[in-house]
Amino acid sequence: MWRRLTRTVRPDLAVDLGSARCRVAVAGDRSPVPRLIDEPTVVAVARGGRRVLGRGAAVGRLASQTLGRTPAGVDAVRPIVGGVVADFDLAEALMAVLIQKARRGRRGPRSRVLLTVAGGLTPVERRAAVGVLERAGAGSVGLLDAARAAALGAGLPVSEPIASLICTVGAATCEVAVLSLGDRIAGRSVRTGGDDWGVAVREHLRSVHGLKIGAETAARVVHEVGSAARTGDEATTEVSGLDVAGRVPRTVAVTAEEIRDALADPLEKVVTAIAETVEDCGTELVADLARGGLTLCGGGANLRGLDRYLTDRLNLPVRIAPDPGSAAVRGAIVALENRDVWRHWLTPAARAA
Ligand SMILES: Nc1ncnc2c1ncn2[C@@H]1O[C@H](COP(=O)(O)OP(=O)(O)OP(=O)(O)O)[C@@H](O)[C@H]1O
Repeated sequence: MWRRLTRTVRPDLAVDLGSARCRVAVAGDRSPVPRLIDEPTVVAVARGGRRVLGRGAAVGRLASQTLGRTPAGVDAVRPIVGGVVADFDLAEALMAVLIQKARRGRRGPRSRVLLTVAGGLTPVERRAAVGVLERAGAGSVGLLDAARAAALGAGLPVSEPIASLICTVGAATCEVAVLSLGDRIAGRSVRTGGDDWGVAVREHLRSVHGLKIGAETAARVVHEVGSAARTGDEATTEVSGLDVAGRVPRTVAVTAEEIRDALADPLEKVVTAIAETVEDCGTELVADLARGGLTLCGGGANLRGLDRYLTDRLNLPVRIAPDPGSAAVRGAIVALENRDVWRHWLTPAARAA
């Protein structure tokens, strides 16, 4: 009774502060799936200034409507770049709104927060992310490795004496881990993901079609016709941009096949990270991995044909976790709600510095 009351007044929160999307989930919500706030990591500010529009409310989904075609007087800013806090104040403004949304506007004691973090972040980068949450209204902040969180969220049998292989592909970070008996046996953290796919598409359009396009348009092309392996749906899409030579607007048609070729180089980094992680495991564990295969998480797992491509390249069965983008934050909720079981995976923020 007392515990339930505390949870209502001061719900524990899980946070995934990503470059593309920010996710906040609420622990102990009594619903079968945790309540989830999932919004773009974008803040709209007055052009040339630091004032967040809408009296501080123009963040996330609201702010993303201005991305790529910002009306006069508005700048849409991404406060997390490459998986790292790039603008401390604007990241704080965004998180303050999302934390309040998750708490349904309740005032009162601050929530404890469990933050998922990429393995490759430096102590200074971790400290910055924790600082953002503290200034945005979090109480104590704990940290959980993103790959472990995703494995819990994907429901992998990480406590059992078999090896589980997980890979999360986000916008800027790719995390790979082999977990067994509640421990991390091997892993890699590489700075690559959907952002690199957008860069590859922009370079392709510039060099092959002589067309300059923006980051938002490139991301749209990846979502609409991007693929890692041939799928049944070989669509074509029209892309508008600026003609490099004539400096006039121009529209070209691009095919799924040429975009697939453009994505080959950045995808190679994902393959290498997984292959090196598997190589680090002993032969007994590799036998487990061959049977259990690879589980893919992160928004990048939605790239068409990525499961088939990785199966072909790594000779492993590959499955995509349900709702792959939110696997890490859902896993952090599992860890929060079973703190006694997962205590050894949680790091107090003070120790992370
Ligand atoms: N259908 C799709 N096809 C290709 N890419 C996709 C698709 N859906 C989402 N993505 C990509 O997934 C990425 C977002 O994934 P996710 O939300 O896991 O990232 P993030 O947590 O913000 O990033 P990070 O943790 O790396 O900073 C974006 O780069 C987005 O373009």
